[in-house]
Amino acid sequence: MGESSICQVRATVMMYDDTNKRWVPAGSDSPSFSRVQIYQNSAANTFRVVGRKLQADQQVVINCPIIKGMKYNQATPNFHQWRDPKQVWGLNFGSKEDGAQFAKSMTYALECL
Ligand SMILES: CC(=O)N[C@@H](Cc1ccccc1Cl)C(=O)N1CC[C@@H]2C=C[C@H]3CC[C@@H](C(=O)N4CC[C@@H]5C=C[C@H]6CC[C@@H](C(=O)O)N6C(=O)[C@H]54)N3C(=O)[C@H]21
Repeated sequence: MGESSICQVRATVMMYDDTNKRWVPAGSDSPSFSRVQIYQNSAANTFRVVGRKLQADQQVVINCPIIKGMKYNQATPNFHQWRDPKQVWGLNFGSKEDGAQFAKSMTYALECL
């Protein structure tokens, strides 16, 4: 049994550049929307966040495991963020509804781990 997607939203994926103290779009320099999904591998009880640019190239801009005990911060209804060992990720959602849906699935994943 492979992985299945438990949610799919539209968001601009960002990373915090600690050196220059600013948010930068993940992938290329143009902030643009990606399709962001949470995949669940039931057999292994693991989850990850995968985001691909909506543009033709479908560049993968985030492929980040969801770590047990991770703190998920809903800074605003449209902007949520979390830390992984190396960096801070931010999702700027296309709508508050997308934000709410993603937060619901992320919370579910964190409860399963
Ligand atoms: C203890 C801890 O790690 N704390 C973290 C948060 C956290 C807490 C608990 C668990 C995990 C995490 Cl991650 C932390 O404080 N960090 C993480 C890095 C982030 C950087 C900058 C400052 C600037 C102010 C704030 C910010 O980012 N904020 C405000 C809403 C605002 C909304 C949209 C995004 C969109 C791009 C940028 C913008 O508007 O141009 N932007 C914003 O400007 C967005 N902040 C933060 O938020 C900072």
